[in-house]
Amino acid sequence: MIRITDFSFRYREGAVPAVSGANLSIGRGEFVGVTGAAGSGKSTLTYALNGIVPHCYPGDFYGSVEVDGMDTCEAALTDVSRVVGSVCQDVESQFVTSVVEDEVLYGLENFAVPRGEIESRLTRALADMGIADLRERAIASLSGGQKQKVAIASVLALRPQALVLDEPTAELDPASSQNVFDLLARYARQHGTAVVVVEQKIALLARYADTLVIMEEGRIRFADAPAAVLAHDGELARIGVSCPRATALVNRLRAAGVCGGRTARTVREACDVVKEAAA
Ligand SMILES: Nc1ncnc2c1ncn2[C@@H]1O[C@H](COP(=O)(O)OP(=O)(O)OP(=O)(O)O)[C@@H](O)[C@H]1O
Repeated sequence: MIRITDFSFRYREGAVPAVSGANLSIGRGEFVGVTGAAGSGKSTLTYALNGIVPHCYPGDFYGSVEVDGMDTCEAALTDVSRVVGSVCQDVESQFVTSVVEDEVLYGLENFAVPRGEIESRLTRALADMGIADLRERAIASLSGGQKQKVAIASVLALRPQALVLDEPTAELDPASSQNVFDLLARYARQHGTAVVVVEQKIALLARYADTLVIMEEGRIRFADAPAAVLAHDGELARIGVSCPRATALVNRLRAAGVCGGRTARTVREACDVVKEAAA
């Protein structure tokens, strides 16, 4: 579905490449979390997926990035945006209307979706994000989590093959963050859409992502199942990525020979590992 091959990019004003030698394959329905220290190249990697790099930021682009067979560097940005939906970090800046249903309709009309499909797509996208009841609400009256879901629904109504989100929970409390991830993970599974999320909250990524990508100084340092990546907590700490506390605790117990080989991604998994060790 998504194939990143030997991708490197240096911004025109950049002294060094923002991303170097990245290789990654993402399947349909796969939920991928990308994290890493500030400036490690997370956003640049996602910009290559939605074509912002190199179409909006010129620079030296090497390798290739393909989504659903489309080369995002070669194709026109409008064609890429039909295949890759994007939700930026500041959703307020993404809104172009003031009412929820108008916001979803705006994208559908802009993409010239046939009239007969518009109502069903609108209803479905709102239902998929659990906000059918907000249809007639003014966007300004919504909470941060609700606004985030409106922004995501507006993009999902366009039925992209892949969805890219930059820190969708940055402004949200823990319960709303978890709710947004729940909805995204379910959507990816049900619709076969590849979902790529840049996120600082590693505990959320560990719980929901199929694949966890760790960036270090422009390079993909790890790309594997969360448990496999989190087993390297010492290396992660060195590159500025903190493991969830439950993971760090179990890794320490394992290093001390107290429990066996399994890595815990969540508090519940940590409890299971400790119970097994005590049994
Ligand atoms: N428009 C630009 N022009 C020049 N250099 C840039 C530009 N945008 C980003 N960079 C540089 O590219 C590198 C990677 O930046 P990028 O934003 O991709 O990293 P990031 O991991 O997403 O960072 P953050 O977590 O701070 O958003 C950084 O060194 C950054 O300074």
